[in-house]
Amino acid sequence: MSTTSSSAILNVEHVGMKFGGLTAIADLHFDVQEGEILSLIGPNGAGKTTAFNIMTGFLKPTQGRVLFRGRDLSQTRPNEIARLGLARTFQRTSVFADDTVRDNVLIGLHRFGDDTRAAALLDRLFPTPAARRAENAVRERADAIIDMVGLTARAGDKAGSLSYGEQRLVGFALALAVEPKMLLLDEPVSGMNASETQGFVRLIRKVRDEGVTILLVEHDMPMVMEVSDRIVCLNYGRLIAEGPPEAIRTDPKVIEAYLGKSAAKLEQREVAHA
Ligand SMILES: Nc1ncnc2c1ncn2[C@@H]1O[C@H](COP(=O)(O)OP(=O)(O)OP(=O)(O)O)[C@@H](O)[C@H]1O
Repeated sequence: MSTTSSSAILNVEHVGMKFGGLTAIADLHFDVQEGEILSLIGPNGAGKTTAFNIMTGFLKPTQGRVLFRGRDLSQTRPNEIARLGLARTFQRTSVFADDTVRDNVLIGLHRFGDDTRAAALLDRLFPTPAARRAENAVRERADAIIDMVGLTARAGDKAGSLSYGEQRLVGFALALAVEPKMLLLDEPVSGMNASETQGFVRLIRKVRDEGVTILLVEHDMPMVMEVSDRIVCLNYGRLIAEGPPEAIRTDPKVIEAYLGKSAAKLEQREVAHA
């Protein structure tokens, strides 16, 4: 059993990861509190992607463990992890380009209801009034998710015809379809333009206000500083700083390790605008 605080939804407990002789992560230890937006940052090669993959159960750590709502992820199969309420997005969009946005989300919703797939097929072949009601409920849910991510006007369009930023929103909608308690986002705004990024910041906040805990790995520093409640900074696989954006922004270890000149520029810009 975990001995950590009861408001933590995810516990990263002394996690280490070695690839042969290379230590990608060393003794990483932090909690994610329920309902917060936490960002994981660090320079290239700091170990963010490795940590992300361990926190989603895609990689088994060579040391330590990750608990999601008290369950050890290395002992839990990926589909079970999704059912426990932990969902992730991928850097590359994984939409079905020839299907409409709505069909992509419907596929996601039906896939999540996997154990009823055989019954669902029979229901579609021989629809009873109850089956029709159930299918309508799924369609309503799909439309609600599409509305949440702001793609209602594109719901009937082929996903492949959407802009890159909009396709990423479809990927986000697919993650929401599993009704997660926690969402891990892998560089969610990479490739988005400034207004898409602002829209995404509002969306993440809205989803969090619905009770979903958010963890993101992201290189876009202004976005990270704006959206995060708390930031964890890695360097050479080790946690070097942890705290609210204002503390991270001015932390000498972070500035030295990662932000460097761009942080100094950021500070200067803010002073200039003050
Ligand atoms: N499968 C692997 N086999 C061997 N070494 C790996 C593997 N995955 C990652 N590494 C190494 O582990 C270290 C951490 O890499 P990781 O990709 O986690 O960093 P990152 O912070 O995500 O970097 P970036 O910001 O460039 O994506 C790097 O030195 C990397 O080369």
